[in-house]
Amino acid sequence: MSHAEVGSRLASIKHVVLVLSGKGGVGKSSCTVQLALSLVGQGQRVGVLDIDLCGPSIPRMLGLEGRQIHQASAGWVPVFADPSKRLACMSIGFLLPSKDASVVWRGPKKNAMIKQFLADVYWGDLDYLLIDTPPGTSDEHLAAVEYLQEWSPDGAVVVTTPQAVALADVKKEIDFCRKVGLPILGLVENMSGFVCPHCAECTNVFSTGGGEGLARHAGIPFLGRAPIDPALVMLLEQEDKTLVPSANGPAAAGQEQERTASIVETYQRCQLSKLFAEIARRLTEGVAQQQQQQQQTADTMYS
Ligand SMILES: Nc1ncnc2c1ncn2[C@@H]1O[C@H](COP(=O)(O)OP(=O)(O)OP(=O)(O)O)[C@@H](O)[C@H]1O
Ligand code: SF4
Repeated sequence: MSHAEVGSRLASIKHVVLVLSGKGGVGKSSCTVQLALSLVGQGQRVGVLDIDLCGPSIPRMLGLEGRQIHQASAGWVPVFADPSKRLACMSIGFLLPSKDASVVWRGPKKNAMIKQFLADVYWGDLDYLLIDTPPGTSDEHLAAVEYLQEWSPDGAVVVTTPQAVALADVKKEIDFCRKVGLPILGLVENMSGFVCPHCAECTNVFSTGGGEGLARHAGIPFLGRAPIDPALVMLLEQEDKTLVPSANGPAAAGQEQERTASIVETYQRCQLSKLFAEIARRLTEGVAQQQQQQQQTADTMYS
């Protein structure tokens, strides 16, 4: 399997964006899912590739746990998260015998799996492929960057929480991107305060603004901040993604709960979707701007 095979497989994908975080648990996977749902809500066709091989959480977050991938003549067919088939997903979670099975692999086996994901998945036409990575800078990051090299991914979105301990690690992530020549499309500050569902007062549990300050200091775009929202946790945890989560907890027995047709619509009923719609808009604008600049540079070189 060559780099050229990865390139030809990805030829029908307009943009590839990696989602990174310095620390675990800062909300990188949930930001990937929210970006994907927001982009689909804005009319884009999106794929999510989960390369967090030891801790795949995307299938659960998208309500796809227990689903199987099928082998077609064109390659592995991804699993679709919505009836309109605008949101496709591929994860090692679909290949494991059970949701509790662990992946105990060394680097070479992880590299081979990532290569296979990039070369063998038949995504069809996509506007965006979002790649959810493990925290830190590990074999998975290096493998993805290496195999995507010739195809040239658009860049990375870095997710952090506002407190100093997470920011220290995100600086390493920024340094990694610079070392491997991966453009940084922007930074998202997640868990930036907690908005009380009763009185709408915002408490800055982990302080706030640290991510924005770091982005300014590092000269990278700040895409926005999102507070802690219990409704998001409910949506990501509940099995049936068509039930509208209530900030006040699950409906009492006998009480009807509101339902939508798809996870994309359910997410749009969450408060956080308004902030992520803006974050997704800033990301797409940044990608378009970068593409324009690259085109201008190429035009100047060949004129
Ligand atoms: N803005 C938010 N509001 C409420 N809960 C959130 C928010 N962001 C993330 N969470 C919750 O925090 C937990 C960790 O999030 P997530 O799994 O996305 O982190 P992660 O950075 O991908 O972790 P890891 O890479 O270590 O698996 C999840 O239960 C998720 O639902
Ligand atoms: S701000 Fe705190 S005390 Fe006031 S209603 Fe909200 S949770 Fe309760």
